[in-house]
Amino acid sequence: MSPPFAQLLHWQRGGEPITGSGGWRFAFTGTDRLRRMDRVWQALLSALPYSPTAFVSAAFDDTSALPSVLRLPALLRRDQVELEQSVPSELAAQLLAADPQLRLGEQPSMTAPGSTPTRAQHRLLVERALAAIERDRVRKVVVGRDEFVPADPEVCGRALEALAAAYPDVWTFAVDGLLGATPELLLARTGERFRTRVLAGTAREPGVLVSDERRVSEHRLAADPVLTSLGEVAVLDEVHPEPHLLELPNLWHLATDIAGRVLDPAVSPLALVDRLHPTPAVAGVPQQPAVALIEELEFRDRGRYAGPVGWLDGEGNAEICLALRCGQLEPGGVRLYAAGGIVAGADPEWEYTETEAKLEPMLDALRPGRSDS
Ligand SMILES: C=C(O[C@@H]1C=C(C(=O)O)C=C[C@H]1O)C(=O)O
Repeated sequence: MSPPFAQLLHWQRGGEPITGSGGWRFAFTGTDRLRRMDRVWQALLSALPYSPTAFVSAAFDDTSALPSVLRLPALLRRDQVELEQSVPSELAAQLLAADPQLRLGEQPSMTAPGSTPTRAQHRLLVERALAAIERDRVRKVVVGRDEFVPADPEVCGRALEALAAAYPDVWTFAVDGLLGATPELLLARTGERFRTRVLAGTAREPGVLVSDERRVSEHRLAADPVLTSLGEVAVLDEVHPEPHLLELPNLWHLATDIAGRVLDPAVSPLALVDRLHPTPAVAGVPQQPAVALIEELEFRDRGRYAGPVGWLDGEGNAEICLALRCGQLEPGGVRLYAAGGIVAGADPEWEYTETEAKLEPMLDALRPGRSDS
């Protein structure tokens, strides 16, 4: 029998997916959730007699009421090989004793409290973001909205297949009921080498992007802090000074690719993720005031939307993206999220249409044929 959709683990870019089911769920909340997750992961790596693969999905915000999860599936399928993974109960007990806040095994609570903004309310939210920029509180802030789509778990299963087929060049995922197809890579790590991609600047047409000074400078605002932060712990390959255009089936983005080698190989993938998150592409600049403004302006806890999502293995490899173009399974349906970066001069009406475009892949996958009606 297949596992309930909410527990399914799935990661795919083109080709064969990595999938998992059952097993252990370590749940974390709070400011140091990624560091504590890394401690648990390192403890598992040193104690387990095999090289495990785990899935991660972390909350966007330090204050999120919804948990971040590290999932070690009992049944893992990767590279067409099926593996059984287990955690001895004494080891699980030791991990729990070492971190009194750690929760084990609980199905995460799925419903983020808050209300869903209308088009007019979203417009107001963007205007308030612009007012905060005007007062120099932030230079850029990424604000968004949610939309609820009724759907049953069977529809979600088919949606996952539809996303993987329609978006083979991006990362299709399902981790503990968060499902989507994201184009934004936060960290791919193979040994000492890593890669990341910053996306910021969005349009339906490529021409609009390259010629728009505002969007290009918004992109630099997002890419520069990532370069600085990684430059402190890594030797970076040369980065092209101009962003390139990334074409998705329904949108174009400005993109900067960054690659390098960590100076200290002991710096773990989750430590790098913790260093980068939340990036200016999903939070803003400067980081802390932007996050505070998001908490103030948005209508709902983001939960794991715009948080890191991906997998890690015992060889030190990882592929972790930002959970965008996705939705959270809730009772009776899926709550979709989308946001956009606001800088001075942004047009509130366009910002709403940008969120509509970003919601499109999930809406199409959950309601096939919706555009024909
Ligand atoms: C926040 C989202 O997308 C991010 C914001 C972008 C922008 O502001 O142009 C572009 C890509 C992503 O980094 C989202 O898809 O919800």
